Amino acid sequence: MFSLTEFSIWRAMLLAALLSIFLVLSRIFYNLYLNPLRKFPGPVHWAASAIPSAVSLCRGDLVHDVRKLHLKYGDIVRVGPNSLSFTNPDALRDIMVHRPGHETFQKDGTWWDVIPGQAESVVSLPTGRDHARIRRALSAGFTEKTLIAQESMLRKYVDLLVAKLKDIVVAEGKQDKGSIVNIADWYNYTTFDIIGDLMFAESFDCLRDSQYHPWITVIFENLRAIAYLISIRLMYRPLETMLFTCLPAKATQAMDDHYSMSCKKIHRRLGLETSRPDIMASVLQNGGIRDEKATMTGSKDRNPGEGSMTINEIEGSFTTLIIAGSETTATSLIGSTNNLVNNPDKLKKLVDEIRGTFPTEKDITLSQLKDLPYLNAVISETMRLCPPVPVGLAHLVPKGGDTVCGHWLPGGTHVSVATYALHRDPARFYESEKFLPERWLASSIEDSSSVFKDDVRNAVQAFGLGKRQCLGMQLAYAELRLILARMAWSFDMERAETRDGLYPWSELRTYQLLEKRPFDIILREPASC
Ligand code: HEM
Repeated sequence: MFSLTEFSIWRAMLLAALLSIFLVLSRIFYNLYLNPLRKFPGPVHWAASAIPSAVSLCRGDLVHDVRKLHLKYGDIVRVGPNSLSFTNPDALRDIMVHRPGHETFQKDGTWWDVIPGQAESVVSLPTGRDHARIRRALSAGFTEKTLIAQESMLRKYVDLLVAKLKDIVVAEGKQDKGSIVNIADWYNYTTFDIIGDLMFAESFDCLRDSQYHPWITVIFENLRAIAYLISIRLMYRPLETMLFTCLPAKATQAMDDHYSMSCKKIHRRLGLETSRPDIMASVLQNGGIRDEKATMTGSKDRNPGEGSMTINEIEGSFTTLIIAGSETTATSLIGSTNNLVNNPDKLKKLVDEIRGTFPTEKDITLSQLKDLPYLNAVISETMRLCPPVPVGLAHLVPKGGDTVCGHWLPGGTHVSVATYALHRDPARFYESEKFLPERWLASSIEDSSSVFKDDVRNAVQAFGLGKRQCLGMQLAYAELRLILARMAWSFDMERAETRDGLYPWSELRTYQLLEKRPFDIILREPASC
């Protein structure tokens, strides 16, 4: 027999369950039939709730799913109750570049807000005075002049990469057959070592030890963990703090470990007396470290120490930059090598250009690489087909509403340009799935009868645009040019017929960034070396 109290509890629980079901159903009804975004095309279940996009992100499929939706529904797709995805290049300017008379579209906190327990960074801060101050503090680390000063450091790591790979090729003694090398690892070692040196004055020594630093494994876990966090935010932001504690322990541990290891290195670097031209030096010379309270107390007090950063901001920004500055460049290197070994005619053109320009390896300099047409075309085509940040960079329509591609949208609408889908859009690029560096050559651009005449090249913006454009773009280009040129000069490369010799880009999992897997290629020393 139920007592009266038990009966009341059951009744209250039943009522709560019915109420929840009613609220969820009425939300779905609103999303489908009353929401101002209802006129935009897209799958019904994606419009009804954020769960499909959150699940797709957790599975690492979001980029590919959104592309399929654009191919089916066109340039604008409703990918969530309050979210639109665009593949019209005009949306790039409307969303990411400041339009006179319009308010700034802020980055969408669902994707970019700081991870609980960590500090704000150059990537997470909203566009405004604090963000501009931090950008200024960091920017001296990325100027043309600094890059020239950093060239010898970059060369040191690329020399080591080439030497290590040559050791493998020679040690295996299979000059005819060549040696099979997992080049994905080697590219990752190189870009992590470089970023370690540039940020902390200490390499991770991956190249030296021919293996990943344990921290890097943590970083890979961290990427997936961030995707889970974003999924929670996509579904129901108010539950973020509560659900964050329910994430698998491995995931939250990865975030904590990455942050605390990074902070330790930051403080070690801050304690060094050195005149090296690295990113920390840029911060220290641009006003030094700012009193924590200067940012914490209201906007009136924010001017003192203009151009400097607080310790918290340094910790937040440098922690983010380890990933932003290494994973991305490694992805581009894998993408270009993958495309080259699968298109031997293009690889030959690159090799001919590099070996024809530089009599010896030592002659290869950044200033000359900048002007090599085919090398730069290979890099541009890689940025198009394999953008290292393939997800749409989500922003919010400002309060009061605004237009995107001529459509008026209510304030708070989540809007993004689907980078991967736009870059491969058959309506915007000739043979959009094919690796054709020729589309970037001056001869194709100037020739009005070229098959590439209708290509919308300025739709390729792998580094973003406007006030948030990638700060490390020139550094990334320098690394890419130097590493690709040295690989083409030093080795004959070929596709490996192994399981990991295939690297189907359209099947790779993507969270905010691409999840890498092993990638085998065959390396041989060229006959003339
Ligand atoms: C191929 C390599 C790279 C690609 C494709 C890339 C791409 C991007 C993209 C798409 C953004 C976001 C832009 C936005 O929010 O609108 C970004 C931001 C950023 N990247 Fe890169 N990146 C690369 C390499 C690097 C490197 C090597 C560094 C530095 C070591 C770096 C530092 C940054 C910073 C500091 C930001 C934040 C800018 C801001 O919000 O003001 N990136 N990058």
